[in-house]
Amino acid sequence: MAKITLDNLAHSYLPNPQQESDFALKELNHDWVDGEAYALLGSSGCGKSTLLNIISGLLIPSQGRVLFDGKDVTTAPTADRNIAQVFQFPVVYDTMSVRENLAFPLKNRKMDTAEIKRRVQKVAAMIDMEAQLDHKARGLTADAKQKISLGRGMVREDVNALLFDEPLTVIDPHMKWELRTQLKKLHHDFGHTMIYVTHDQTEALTFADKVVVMYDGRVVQIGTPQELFERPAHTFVGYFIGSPGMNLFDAQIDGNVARVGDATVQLDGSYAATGKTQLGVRPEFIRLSSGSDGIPATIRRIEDVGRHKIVRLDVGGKEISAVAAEGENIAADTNRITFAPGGINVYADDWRITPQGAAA
Ligand SMILES: Nc1ncnc2c1ncn2[C@@H]1O[C@H](COP(=O)(O)OP(=O)(O)OP(=O)(O)O)[C@@H](O)[C@H]1O
Repeated sequence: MAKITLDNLAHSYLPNPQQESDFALKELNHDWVDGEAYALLGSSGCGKSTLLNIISGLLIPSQGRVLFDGKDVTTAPTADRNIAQVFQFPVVYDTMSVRENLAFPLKNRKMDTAEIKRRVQKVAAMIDMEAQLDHKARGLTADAKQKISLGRGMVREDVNALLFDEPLTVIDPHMKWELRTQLKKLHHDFGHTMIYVTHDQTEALTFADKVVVMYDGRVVQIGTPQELFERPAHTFVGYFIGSPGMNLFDAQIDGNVARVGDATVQLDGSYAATGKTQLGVRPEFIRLSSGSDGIPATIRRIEDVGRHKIVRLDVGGKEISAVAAEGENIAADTNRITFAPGGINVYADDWRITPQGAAA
């Protein structure tokens, strides 16, 4: 296992990048702590695979260095990095049996036969393929083949890091949940440094200790699922994490007061905000009211999603979402919304800012 350091890292696919927008991966400094499980989360094209390929050695960055436990591996080939990788689509040897496929990375390293047997058996149980160990991979479903790929990724215990690039895309939904649980258990048992690329927030939030959110080639926040929920550092994080995502209200900020349209909102401190200023409030912190306090709002529709209701409202021509408890009575004369204490984040040009004198 290793600590992985990204030092001044950036990458452009262009031969002569001139400006920031030419970079698929914008400058990044980060330590992936030894033994932590990370999810790399973001929408399609935000640079996740570029970053993962730089860490694995499939791509040499146009700027900066990659260090494994302090050793510079920036230009080292993948084979010299001692990592295990699992890709979106299965990589298996069709003519080999499931057992031989799983044993392959261990045989390559000339491991003792009894130890190979033990590990193959253990991984086969994890991926629920003990009964098929002696079947040829050829003829198995894509789903089963991907489970073999995952098993091969997990079979070695001495790797510097385990890298997963959207590994559950071809797996059926029930098995997805099962495998994610197994991966988490594997991490718990062996303490590998794991980086798991996904565009699915559920996958990221259930798997990882820390989620690294990328947007437009930039890492916009690294945090625990709770931090991403409570204090999104960037409006994209607020929008991307949560279902529905965080609401944004254009606001004029003057010290500890925000004006949203004609309404006044009291803030938890005094903010020095410039540029495009907005309040971010998650649907869970929006309260419906029918009094004269708050921001004028009209209910458009109510969606019952089982455990709770999602109320869609019109606020100044924009759709806003609120979450109401399953049994909550939603008054027909609802004409305002207010914000629950502690539920407001303040943004200037899309980045979260803190009150003057407060810790971030
Ligand atoms: N080989 C390449 N040559 C040129 N541009 C590329 C290359 N690979 C990726 N890009 C561009 O770099 C940007 C980041 O792509 P990347 O594949 O890293 O994103 P991603 O977040 O992994 O997306 P996805 O989830 O769709 O795989 C995109 O704009 C993409 O078009």
